[in-house]
Amino acid sequence: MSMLGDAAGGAGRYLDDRLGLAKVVRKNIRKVFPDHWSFMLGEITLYSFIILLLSGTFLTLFFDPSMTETVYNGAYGPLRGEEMSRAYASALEISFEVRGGLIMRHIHHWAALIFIAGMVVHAFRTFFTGAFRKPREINWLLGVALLVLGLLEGFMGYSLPDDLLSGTGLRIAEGVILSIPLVGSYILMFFFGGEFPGVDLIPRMYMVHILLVPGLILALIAAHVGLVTYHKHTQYPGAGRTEKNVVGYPLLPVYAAKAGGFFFVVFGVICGIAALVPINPIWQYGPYDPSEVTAGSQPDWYIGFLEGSLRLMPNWEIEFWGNTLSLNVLIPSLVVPGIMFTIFALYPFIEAWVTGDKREHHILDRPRNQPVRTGLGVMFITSYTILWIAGGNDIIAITFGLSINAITWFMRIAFFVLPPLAFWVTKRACLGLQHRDKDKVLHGRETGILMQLPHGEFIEVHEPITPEERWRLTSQEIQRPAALPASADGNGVAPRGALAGKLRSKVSRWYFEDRVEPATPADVHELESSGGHH
Ligand code: HEM
Ligand code: HEM
Repeated sequence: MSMLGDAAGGAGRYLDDRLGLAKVVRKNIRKVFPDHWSFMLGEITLYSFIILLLSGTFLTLFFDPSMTETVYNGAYGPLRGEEMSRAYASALEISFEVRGGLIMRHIHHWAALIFIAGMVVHAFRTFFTGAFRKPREINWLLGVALLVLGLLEGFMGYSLPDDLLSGTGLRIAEGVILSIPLVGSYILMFFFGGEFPGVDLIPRMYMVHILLVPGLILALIAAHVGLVTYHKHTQYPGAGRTEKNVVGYPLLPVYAAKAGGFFFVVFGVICGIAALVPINPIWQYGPYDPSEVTAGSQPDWYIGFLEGSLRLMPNWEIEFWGNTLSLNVLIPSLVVPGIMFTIFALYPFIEAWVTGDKREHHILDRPRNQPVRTGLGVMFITSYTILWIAGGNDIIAITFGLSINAITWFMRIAFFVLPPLAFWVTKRACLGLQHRDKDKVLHGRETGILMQLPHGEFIEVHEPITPEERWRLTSQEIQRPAALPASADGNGVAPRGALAGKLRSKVSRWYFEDRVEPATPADVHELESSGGHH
């Protein structure tokens, strides 16, 4: 044992003399991380990416990204004798002839779906808790870049096997590129190396899918998680937690063991799903042929909102100077998502401007204490969900025997009506929850036990809450609307930026006007000294 220890110590010294790692390791090994289930979402995303790297590397050993025509003569009987690309034939080989190939395709595809789902839910965790506030705005932007790259990477992966479904997706991508005014057709020629579909696109996308984008994602994840360590993780409000400390467990041994174990849990769950639930059975779709399309074809879930946006758009086209401006494609597939992503990316900066808050925040908000932010988040999710459901309007029409036109019109109206309604309902719900919190602090928890007093009156027994809970419920800071700037100085001249100041004060009033004043320690004290009665 001691020989082993000596050897380990010797190896450690050898490496330290050459790499100088001891200082870095010593500094970080005891770093404390707070604990909460919602912090596992970032981890799930990270681990599914590692699984994508591992399973993707396996697939590269057998996948042939070539558009060379071949006549299929493999193990899958129904397609024997069909003409197809080498890419499609090799994806069939992976599925039917390579040992463990099919489950690897399933693992890769399921990990991709979970990677993006994990990322989206994680992004909303950071949004609803205000984790994007100073100093983490840049990390939020790195996150948005990761999300965009993830969507692109998933779409390209889906397109690689050159089956009928992947070709249908590429056909839509072609339409989207062509709708870009003036330069669309040049960009298309540049990407596709000529007319659609051509023979260059799949090999080009392959290099981007296995090398360029994963490399970028890896680098961004390193920076993203590096920044989490540098800023230290945020924590939920609770007794003993302040803006200046972090309450939790040290990296070693607790977090290393937890995270390591959790990686295998995520890996195990993905393998379990991949073994039980088949996904993307490309042999059923057949090889891509530009003249065909399967009924009910659907993209992977994360592309569904773009599909829905396209399906909802009225058929508007403008002719000008002999050119056609395809607003019916340009608006739903580039303008609408462009606006949605820009607002999403810039939100931390917009909120900081509205609140005028320049302080650092390491304690998270409870979503109910920020009714407008929470409402805006739910509004965003509602718009996204409507587009997403609209992407399956044909499936809904067939399943429920409805008219596809009626569904489309319903969704068009819903896209404008439901999001503001969702905002309003969420804001009211948040204010209701704030009321309940205040009530809990002042009168304790309702027990549901009714008691009759000697003089006949019925009361409900309230149980006092613990001091820890009271701390949690009263520790949020109260934000007030920004004051209106002075409209003119002594000489009647409006100061610079007065208009922006006015706008800011208006928006900030809208942000913070409706609120429930939380119980103050003075209220609690008063209540205690009066024996619990008002
Ligand atoms: C490949 C994708 C991503 C990976 C692997 C990743 C990983 C992580 C991990 C492991 C953490 C620390 C644990 C946690 O709070 O969950 C974290 C924190 C964070 N992430 Fe991500 N993330 C990704 C994408 C995103 C996206 C899309 C956003 C937002 C648009 C985002 C914003 C943040 C922020 C603001 C924090 C700091 C949270 C805090 O300290 O409370 N991340 N990320
Ligand atoms: C964020 C990372 C990634 C995502 C979201 C992703 C997504 C996908 C998807 C959805 C497919 C279609 C799978 C199917 O046929 O059912 C695919 C195919 C493929 N991916 Fe990835 N992938 C990622 C990273 C990688 C990496 C790092 C590699 C290689 C090192 C790789 C190699 C491949 C190969 C060779 C195929 C074609 C094989 C096939 O379709 O059967 N991928 N990818």
